[in-house]
Amino acid sequence: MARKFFVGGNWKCNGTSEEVKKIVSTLNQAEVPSEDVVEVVVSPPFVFLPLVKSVLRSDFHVAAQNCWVRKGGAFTGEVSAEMLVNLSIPWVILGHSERRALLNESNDFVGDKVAYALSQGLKVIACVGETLEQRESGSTVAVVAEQTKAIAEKISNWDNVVLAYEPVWAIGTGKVATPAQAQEVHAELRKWLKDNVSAEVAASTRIIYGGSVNGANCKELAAQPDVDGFLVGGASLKPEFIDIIKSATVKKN
Ligand SMILES: O=C(CO)COP(=O)(O)O
Repeated sequence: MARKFFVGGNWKCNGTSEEVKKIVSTLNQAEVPSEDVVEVVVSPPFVFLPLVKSVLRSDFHVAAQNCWVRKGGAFTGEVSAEMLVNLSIPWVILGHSERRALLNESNDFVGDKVAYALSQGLKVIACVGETLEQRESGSTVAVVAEQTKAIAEKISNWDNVVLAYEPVWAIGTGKVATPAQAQEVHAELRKWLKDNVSAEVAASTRIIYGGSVNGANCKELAAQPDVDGFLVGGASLKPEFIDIIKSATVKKN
């Protein structure tokens, strides 16, 4: 199965309703490759999800940035997978390194979240990635494999999963992974899926790169054979997000 290029915009904890409307208006006017070529998903903060969903062009989709690990109930401050489904929010980002690091989300907890979200019918962008210290000590592949394993152990169907490789040292730092660095880890992740899940899942699962992607560096990254798209932070709030979406056409050449 061909892997359709995927571009996600993670807006993180940014924006006012005015700014959100402006970003959406820019996206709505953009000429981008068709849905057959690229799948575009933007992820505003929870409170703006209904607004964005109601005004966003219909060929782009929305994602939440998190959801609760199990069925909703007495969990103050949380948003459940059921609520996202109820509002027809199709996607959720889980396991982002900011949540792993700042909110102590463990590999196990992320695995449980991914499994529960999928069980409710959500599609999941599951994030993995090593810190600078881990990279420098040579444990990058072991770290991302362990993070992926914690997810793989709890799910039986990868159809609705996009795996995002986001090296922590590249997030928000302007220090993008080189195309070779990204390709190397993406290939290792695909091999891990082949050896530990199945050849079919390895061939069909999209592995996207995140960490200081911008309009200038996206094409070279997109040209790597195992880079199936991007999860974009800072640049997804700017018009250059459109250039990143357009980098999908690199795969067609
Ligand atoms: O964390 C990211 C996307 O989830 C990447 O953030 P930046 O693109 O701002 O580095």
